[in-house]
Amino acid sequence: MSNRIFVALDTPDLQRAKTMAARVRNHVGGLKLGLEFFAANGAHGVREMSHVGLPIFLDLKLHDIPNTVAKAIQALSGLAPAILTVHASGGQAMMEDAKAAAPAATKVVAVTMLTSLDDNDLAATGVQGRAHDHVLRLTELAMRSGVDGIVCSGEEVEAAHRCWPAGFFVVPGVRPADGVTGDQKRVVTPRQALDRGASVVVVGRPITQAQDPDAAARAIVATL
Ligand SMILES: O=c1ccn([C@@H]2O[C@H](COP(=O)(O)O)[C@@H](O)[C@H]2O)c(=O)[nH]1
Repeated sequence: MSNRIFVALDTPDLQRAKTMAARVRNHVGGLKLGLEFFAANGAHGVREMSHVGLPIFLDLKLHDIPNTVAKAIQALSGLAPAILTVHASGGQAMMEDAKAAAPAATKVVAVTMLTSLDDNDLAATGVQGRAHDHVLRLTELAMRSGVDGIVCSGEEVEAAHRCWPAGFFVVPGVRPADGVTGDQKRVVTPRQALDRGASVVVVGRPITQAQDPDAAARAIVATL
């Protein structure tokens, strides 16, 4: 994949997602569809977006008992997403069953610790220690379970890549140098994420909320 930016089309509005995809399709390498889009448009919406002709990243962050996650992935398999997410904190058995249930061409990647959380948020959930260490623990668990890679922030991707050289690393929570961070707490620039070992970076609002989304996407590509 020459362009390693996936644009996050976080909207419930299928027509808006199609229009945005058409505007930026020449400046990004794939489309990320998440919970907001899927809750509103379901499998039909994903099929519609696949007509754009770019790889689809289905970011549903599945997290349940192994049997339920595996059955959900089987139900989604007709959509043949290029990338599908589960939560690493669902445990090794859940990740093993998720990978076994997914089509061979789908990369199953495990979310370690959401980029909207920091050390304090982690402590509030009862987990002692730094986000960095928590991400690395979950990276090792994901590697042992046989999934294809992980989702982490640009602050951990270099260390995660060192511990799993063959892994596939998705980095969201990226912002251009002058970008608004909003609810994201562990943030780097797209360039930093790729330099540190990201396989793909996810960019949502810096493109989709820009006055001129194609110019915003082009400007990000120019920094890479
Ligand atoms: O840890 C995570 C996992 C997933 N995401 C998703 O990425 C995009 C980021 O959108 P921005 O507008 O660029 O902040 C969004 O769809 C999240 O659900 C994440 O941010 N962090």
